[in-house]
Amino acid sequence: MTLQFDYEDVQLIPNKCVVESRKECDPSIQFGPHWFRLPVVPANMQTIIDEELAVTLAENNYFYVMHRFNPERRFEFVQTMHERDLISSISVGVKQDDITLIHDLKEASLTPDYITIDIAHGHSDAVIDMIRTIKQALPTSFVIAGNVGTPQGVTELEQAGADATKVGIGPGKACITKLKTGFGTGGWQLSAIEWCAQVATKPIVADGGIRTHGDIAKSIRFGASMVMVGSLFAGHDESPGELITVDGEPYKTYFGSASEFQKGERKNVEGKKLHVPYKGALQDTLTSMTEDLQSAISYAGGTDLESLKTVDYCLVKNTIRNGD
Ligand SMILES: NC(=O)C1=CN([C@@H]2O[C@H](COP(=O)(O)OP(=O)(O)OC[C@H]3O[C@@H](n4cnc5c(N)ncnc54)[C@H](OP(=O)(O)O)[C@@H]3O)[C@@H](O)[C@H]2O)C=CC1
Ligand SMILES: Nc1nc2c(ncn2[C@@H]2O[C@H](COP(=O)(O)O)[C@@H](O)[C@H]2O)c(=O)[nH]1
Repeated sequence: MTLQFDYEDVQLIPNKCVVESRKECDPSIQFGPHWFRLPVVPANMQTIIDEELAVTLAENNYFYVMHRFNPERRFEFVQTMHERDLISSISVGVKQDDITLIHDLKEASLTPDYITIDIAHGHSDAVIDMIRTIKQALPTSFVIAGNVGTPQGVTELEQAGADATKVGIGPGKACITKLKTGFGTGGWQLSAIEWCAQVATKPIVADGGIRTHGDIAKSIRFGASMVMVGSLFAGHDESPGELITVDGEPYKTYFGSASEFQKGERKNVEGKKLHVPYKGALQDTLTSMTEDLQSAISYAGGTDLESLKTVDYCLVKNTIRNGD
C-alpha cells in the first residue's frame, strides 16, 4: 500500500467543459441487471430505510437495499415487491435463519433481484459459505457481499461468487469499531477503495464516510460503482428514525446497526446513537445530489459518470475546508 488519504484530503482537477448545461450530464448507472438514477444507495440500516421508503425508491428507479432487522418480514417483502413489479433488494446475515430464508425463497421460486450479505467482518468463511449457498439456490440473484477493507477480501469474495463487494470497515458516522478494536478503514476509506479497486473484477460499493455530495464523485474517481450512504440520508421526513426536539430544534435519531440500541444488549457493541438535524423531504436531498453529481460530471469534462473515473486529482491534506 502507498499513501493513505481520505475524502477531505482530495480535490479533483477540472477538465474543459463539453456541455452547454449541467442538465446534459447523466448521473445514472447500470448496477447489476438494472439502471438506476444515481450511483447512490441509502444504507441498509433501521433508521435509514423501511419498507415504505423501499417502495418509493424502487418506484422512482433509485437503488435501495432493505435492512435485515425485521428478519421475519423478508420473505413477504420480496413477494410484495414482485407482485407490484418492483425490484426486490434484501439483506441477509450468515446465521441459520438467513440460510433458511434462502431455501424458503428457492422453494417458493421467489428470486430477489439483489441480496446483500451484510456483516461487520465480511472477509470470512461464513460469508464465503453464504455466497455459495445463495448462488446455488438462487443463481440469478445479484449478490453484494461485505464488508471488507482489503484487496484480499475483495478477491476471496469475488472468487466465491459475489457479484459486487462492499468496502468499508469502520468509516461510518455511527461507528465506534475503530475506537473499540483499533481496526478499520476510517481515516483512509478513499484510499482503501482505490486499493481494493486495483484487484476488483466486479463492481465495488463504497460504504461509509460520505459527508458531502462531492464525496460521491470522489468515490467513483477512486473505483466505486455504487456508494452507500447512511448519515447524509438520516433526518428526513421519510427516515424511520424517531423525531425529537432538543433545545427547541428538531432532530431525528440515527443509530449504528451494531449499537446497543439496535441490538438490545451490551454485547460486542460497535455502534452508537446520534441525533441528526431534521432535513425535510428526502426528494430535496436526492434532487440536490443529482444536481451536484451533474455538476461534477461537467467539471470532469464529460457527459456521464465514466468521465469521473479518469480525472486528475490533488492531495490537499485536510485543507479542503480552509476557505469555509
Ligand atoms: N461496516 C462496518 O464497519 C460495520 C458494520 N456493522 C454493521 O452492524 C450489523 C451487525 O453486524 P454483525 O455483528 O457482523 O452481524 P451479526 O450479528 O449477524 O454477526 C455476524 C457473525 O460473524 C461473527 N463474527 C466474527 N467476528 C466478527 C466481528 N469482528 N464482527 C462481527 N461479527 C463477527 C459473529 O459471531 P459473534 O457475534 O459470536 O462474534 C456472527 O456469527 C451489520 O449490519 C453490519 O453491517 C457493524 C460493525 C462494523
Ligand atoms: N462500525 C459500525 N459501522 C456501522 C454500524 N452501523 C452501520 N455501519 C456502517 O456505516 C455505514 C454508513 O456510514 P455513514 O458514514 O454514511 O453514516 C453503513 O452503511 C454501515 O456500513 C455500526 O453499528 N458500527
